Amino acid sequence: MGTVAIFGAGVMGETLLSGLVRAGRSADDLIVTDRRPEHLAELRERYGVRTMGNAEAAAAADTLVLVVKPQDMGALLEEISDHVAEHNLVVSLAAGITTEFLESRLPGGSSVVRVMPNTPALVDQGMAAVSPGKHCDASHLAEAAELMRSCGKVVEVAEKHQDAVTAISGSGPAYIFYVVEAMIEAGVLLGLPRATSTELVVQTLYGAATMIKETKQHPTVLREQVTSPGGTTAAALRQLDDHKVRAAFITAMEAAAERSHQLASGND
Ligand SMILES: NC(=O)C1=CN([C@@H]2O[C@H](COP(=O)(O)OP(=O)(O)OC[C@H]3O[C@@H](n4cnc5c(N)ncnc54)[C@H](O)[C@@H]3O)[C@@H](O)[C@H]2O)C=CC1
Ligand SMILES: O=C(O)[C@@H]1CCC=N1
Repeated sequence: MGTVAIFGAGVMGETLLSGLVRAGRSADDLIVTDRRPEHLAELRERYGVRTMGNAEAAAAADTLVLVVKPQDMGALLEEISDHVAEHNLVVSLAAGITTEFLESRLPGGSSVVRVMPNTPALVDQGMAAVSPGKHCDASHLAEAAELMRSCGKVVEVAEKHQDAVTAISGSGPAYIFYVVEAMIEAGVLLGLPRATSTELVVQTLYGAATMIKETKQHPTVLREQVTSPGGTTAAALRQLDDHKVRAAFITAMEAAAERSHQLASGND
């Protein structure tokens, strides 16, 4: 994989950077760029990586990982395009940005992979989906997958599914945190100390996620096991159904996928 340059060290860029360092990649092989010089100074201090300007980083790297906001991607590509060579692999982690968008702004024949990661990569539990561009061969795709495997799981999907992936696993951690917040507040409302409520909710989430993963039972079966006839769970689930929470989740994810699709056309 040679030298990897990460362009844009915000939440997701730094998450990937920390994953690569934890996975044992030498800091000598890592370059980081960002618009905020003070943040680059922190990253040099924290990880021992090299930092430089975008054009210089593009010229020095073998693999270029683009982690700026979709709205900033056009400007970044303009800065680096002249420095991208045939042997380079360009990996984009940006929501909505298509391989076609990237290829049309990079030198002809550039190898591009589109990736949708998520923030649990920070604790090596990431979920990333990769899709090859039109000049990519199997080794390019394998290289992008290896990059993301340093901090979690990787699946390959057809690019037409990337808006759906973005809506489900890309944004997904936020929906779960939202549910967790609501459950903690409910515990507090019912009189539990906040710390106790938080511990109950977090362990319940962890336990439920582990059950889904390890028992391989359908979530419906697992939910039915909790729901005693005439009991407490049935009373709660009836409220969730009455408030159309399942439908709200579905329309929320439709909205996220639609937004991902809009970002492809550079909409702010
Ligand atoms: N935060 C998340 O959970 C996820 C984010 N993504 C994608 O990752 C990308 C970055 O998102 P975040 O990290 O959340 O945003 P962020 O705002 O935290 O980070 C973006 C970084 O890019 C830097 N930047 C902007 N223009 C630049 C340029 N021309 N050259 C170098 N650096 C530049 C900014 O200074 C900032 O540090 C987005 O495209 C987003 O769609 C994908 C999946 C999950
Ligand atoms: O909210 C966003 O646009 C980014 C992409 C997926 C998660 N965060």
